[in-house]
Amino acid sequence: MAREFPHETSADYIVVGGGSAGVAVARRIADAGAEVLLLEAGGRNDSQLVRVPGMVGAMHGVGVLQRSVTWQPRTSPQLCAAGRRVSQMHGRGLGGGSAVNGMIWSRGHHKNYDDWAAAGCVGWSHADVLPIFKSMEAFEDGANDYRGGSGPIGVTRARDLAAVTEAFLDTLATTAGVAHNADYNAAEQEGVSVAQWNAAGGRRQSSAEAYLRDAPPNLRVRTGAQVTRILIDKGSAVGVEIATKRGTERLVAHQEVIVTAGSFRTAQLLMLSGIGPAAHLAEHGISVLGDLPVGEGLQDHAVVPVVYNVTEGPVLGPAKFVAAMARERIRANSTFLAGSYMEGIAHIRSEFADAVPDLQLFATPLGRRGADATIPGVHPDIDGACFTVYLVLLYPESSGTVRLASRDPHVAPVIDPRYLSASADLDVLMSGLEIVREAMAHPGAASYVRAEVAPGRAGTTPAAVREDARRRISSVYHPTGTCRMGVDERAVVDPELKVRGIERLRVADASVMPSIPGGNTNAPSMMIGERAAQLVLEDA
Ligand SMILES: Cc1cc2nc3c(=O)[nH]c(=O)nc-3n(C[C@H](O)[C@H](O)[C@H](O)COP(=O)(O)OP(=O)(O)OC[C@H]3O[C@@H](n4cnc5c(N)ncnc54)[C@H](O)[C@@H]3O)c2cc1C
Repeated sequence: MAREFPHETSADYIVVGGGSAGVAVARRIADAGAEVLLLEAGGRNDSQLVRVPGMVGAMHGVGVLQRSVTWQPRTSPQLCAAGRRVSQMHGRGLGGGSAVNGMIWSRGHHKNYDDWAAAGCVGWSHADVLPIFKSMEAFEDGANDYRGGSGPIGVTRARDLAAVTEAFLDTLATTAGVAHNADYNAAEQEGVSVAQWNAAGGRRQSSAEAYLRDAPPNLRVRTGAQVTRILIDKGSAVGVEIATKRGTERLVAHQEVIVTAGSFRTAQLLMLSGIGPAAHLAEHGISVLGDLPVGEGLQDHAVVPVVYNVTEGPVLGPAKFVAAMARERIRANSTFLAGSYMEGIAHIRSEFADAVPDLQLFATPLGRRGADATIPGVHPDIDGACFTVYLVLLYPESSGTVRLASRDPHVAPVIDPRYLSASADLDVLMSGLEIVREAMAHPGAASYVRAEVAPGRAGTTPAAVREDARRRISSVYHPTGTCRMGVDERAVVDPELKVRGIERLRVADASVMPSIPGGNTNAPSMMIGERAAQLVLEDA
């Protein structure tokens, strides 16, 4: 792991936020010889909680553990989701989201990147980003036209799937009329597949694990350093202000400031620094240095879990967990602690889809009895072995905003994804629910089912099922698009990731995505970090 430099006050490049993208961009610039200072508000994240993949269950099942590694904001009341305030937790500490996420390794659909390029983002087509994705990974099958075999991030497939997961994948292939797909990150995304994880050798392959392990000494890391403002002089970024336990400091960037604080915090930080919608900044008494639509265009993937009580499967009490932990210490990769709990994955088309799958399903044989059915994987009627299909809407028409709640950088921004505000989104999810129910009713899977828990009794009529979805919908934590890349007047950054109208300032994280990818967002965020480093070095 890169060493800590608690007194470092300047560098050629300052990278703000040590998450999925930030660590990648910092490492690649440092590899080229420049002095890089990586600032992270959270901690070093080098505990077993983060590093052992299967601890993800404990991390998100025990509030105090979850709070130790995540920021915990909620959305504003979601008018089309029963007025609820939905969790928008995101990673805090080195690795960011990649240190706390479900480790599903997914690039999205090729078309997503071709759409970015078609919208004017030269250099971001699938053909452009494919070599980057390949260079990032060491896939268990080795290299081929689509996959990398020797990159820093180990990628493996789930193994020893639960019988009910296998049965569901088989019946889904039959009833939905899709093929078994050995690699959804290769030529074709559509089909039913075994999930791929960025977990290998008994270690979560977070960006920190992958890129900071053997970092050169010119990459300096300061954790516990929250950037409160970007310092801008005469239209040019010259450094940042940070808050640490010791107080406030000003740090100098000789070349550039690169902001990688994630879709919520990057938007917040830009606005606190005077870059954002002029009228909104004025409401908070912030002088406007760049009138740009920062915080608009927030898109996220909403999820409705479909939950079953089943006849068999793992029920992981504390004793089993501790025993597995002990075995894991002796032989990495030997138990369920070596990987994520999401085993099966499917990319399918609803009745409304055109060229590409518009639904993603994750299948897991784990769930937890608990009062709050709005937390994915939790339901009061879970009883013993259970099986959950997470039904994810890949291309939401609904989009929302991130706004300042206060000019105090320690107050979370107001997050309003406006889930289900476009009624077409619920139509797609309902179509997906029918597909899941049909697969689970097929004899191959039905023999495992004791009862449908959710929607279950809440969903006996179509209207009731829609209402149940509004009451349970939550997030798979894929916020994107709040500092959108583009070439139009509404873009915040240009295709070189430079903030329009401000010199020496780039944004390079999930916030720049011109549209949300049809997959999970960790690998695309890391790719953006890698691409950002290429762009920075081309300019150096
Ligand atoms: C619970 C959860 C499960 C998920 N599951 C998956 C999955 O299975 N597969 C997948 O592909 N994606 C998943 N995701 C999404 C994925 O992890 C994110 O899309 C990705 O990590 C975003 O990367 P980023 O670089 O944009 O931001 P982040 O990784 O969030 O990094 C931002 C970093 O900046 C730091 N920071 C913020 N503000 C400041 C500041 N002012 N000063 C200094 N530092 C700051 C943060 O602490 C954080 O470390 C999940 C996310 C979560 C939260």
